[in-house]
Amino acid sequence: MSKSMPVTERDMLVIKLGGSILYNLSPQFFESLAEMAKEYNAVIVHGGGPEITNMLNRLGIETTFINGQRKTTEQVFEVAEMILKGKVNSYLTNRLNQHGLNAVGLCGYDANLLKASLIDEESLGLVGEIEEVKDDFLAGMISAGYLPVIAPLALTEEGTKVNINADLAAASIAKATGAGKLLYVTDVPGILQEGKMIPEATTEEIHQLIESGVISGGMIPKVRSALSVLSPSIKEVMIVGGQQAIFQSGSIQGTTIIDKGAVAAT
Ligand SMILES: Nc1ncnc2c1ncn2[C@@H]1O[C@H](COP(=O)(O)OP(=O)(O)O)[C@@H](O)[C@H]1O
Ligand SMILES: CC(=O)N[C@@H](CCC(=O)OP(=O)(O)O)C(=O)O
Repeated sequence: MSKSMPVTERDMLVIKLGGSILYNLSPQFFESLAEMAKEYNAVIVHGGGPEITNMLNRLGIETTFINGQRKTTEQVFEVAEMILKGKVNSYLTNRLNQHGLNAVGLCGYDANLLKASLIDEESLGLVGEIEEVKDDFLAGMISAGYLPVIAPLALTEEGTKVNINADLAAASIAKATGAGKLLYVTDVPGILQEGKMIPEATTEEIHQLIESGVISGGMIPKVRSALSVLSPSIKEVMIVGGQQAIFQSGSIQGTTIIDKGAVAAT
């Protein structure tokens, strides 16, 4: 076990755990996360989309997606809140704490952490995009030794509760907290081409991989939000796998998406 680096000297890291992997995260993943938490100030944002769909199906409630966003009626919101805040967030917090991570479960309403605006109520219903993150609250929790674990639910200025796509929530939180890195943890070890993991891809290469159909389905919104967040401050977004150790010999394992322009500008 390596020694911890002082909190004030660590880089900020936002980790998004996808619904595809939440219930299949391996013990090696948690152990490597605990190692990584000694070198970075981490914040976790989680999804839970498949679990929400599952419960909606069980209840006989129709669910549709428009450009990767779930159309969220009041009835759908009720289920999304129950699954994200009630089930997934508490499951994950408990598992993280079993590995000594000092996790605290939160959603965007807690301490007014995430302020959002409705994207398009007519077509999407109660779906928001994040406008403001109370980053000083997160910084306070981290410096007190806690690992914030955030469900992607937020409040509008008027106090309406909204559902947020977790990939986009993680990107907004990474921007607001000045994170140097953003990790998307999913059910594949990285971006795959002909069955092999690509260790690094530039923004141009990502566009080509989408055009050629190598990147498809759920990977598209993930790499799109990766591209939208790359900047001189967030130089790396990584796609990593939750079935394995993601931190080995001091480096993070997976596909790194880099913006050559942003790196050169610093
Ligand atoms: N080139 C690719 N490399 C890896 N995964 C890909 C690729 N293209 C499409 N995918 C799909 O993307 C999925 C991950 O996205 P998604 O299921 O939305 O994850 P999450 O729930 O973790 O956000 C993978 O399981 C895989 O089926
Ligand atoms: C607006 C919207 O689409 N919200 C998502 C929130 C959960 C999520 O994003 O989960 P994954 O990361 O597992 O896909 C949803 O309702 O499914």
